[in-house]
Amino acid sequence: MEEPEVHPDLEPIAFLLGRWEGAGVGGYPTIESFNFGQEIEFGHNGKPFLTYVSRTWLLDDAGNRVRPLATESGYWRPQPGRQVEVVLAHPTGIVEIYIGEVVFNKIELRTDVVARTESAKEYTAGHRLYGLVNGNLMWAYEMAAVGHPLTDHMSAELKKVA
Ligand code: HEM
Repeated sequence: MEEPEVHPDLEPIAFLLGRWEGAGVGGYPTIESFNFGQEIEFGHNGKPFLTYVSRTWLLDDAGNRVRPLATESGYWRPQPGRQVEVVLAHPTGIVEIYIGEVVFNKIELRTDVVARTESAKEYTAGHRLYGLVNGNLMWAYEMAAVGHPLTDHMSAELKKVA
């Protein structure tokens, strides 16, 4: 099968397409802060959504991968008026629906719906910022969880992998 063309509706978020790799810092009031490595892949199949997978690893002081941390996957669905809907699933028993806005190379997302399995940790809301800065993908994430209001949990800077 031929490589499909990028659907025109994807234009506002097409800058995300491809594989990204880099590192970031995580923390929360309830945990020690840590360094992590991350790979994100945004793909498409010609339809008007992006596929999304993120994988992360704990990094030691030398920058070596110690063990897997969070992974998440889902779909990014651009809507008219530079709006975007994002659905994400987590292996921790959480699913989230984000609604957001694309402003040039910046995307701001807020959770509209969060659902948890009975065994999942108490998590109630997320706020994410993604931006293209000097060709790198920067993102930052605040979450409301385990009794805390929206508070920084992660930020990272990723480079495009050729
Ligand atoms: C780059 C992405 C992320 C990384 C590397 C990461 C990593 C971590 C680590 C290492 C911990 C502490 C140990 C643990 O409880 O497993 C933690 C706690 C937690 N994370 Fe994340 N996380 C990420 C994204 C998320 C997302 C997207 C959510 C929600 C959907 C989330 C929700 C939580 C919760 C609820 C806790 C428990 C806090 C507590 O009980 O004190 N994390 N995360």
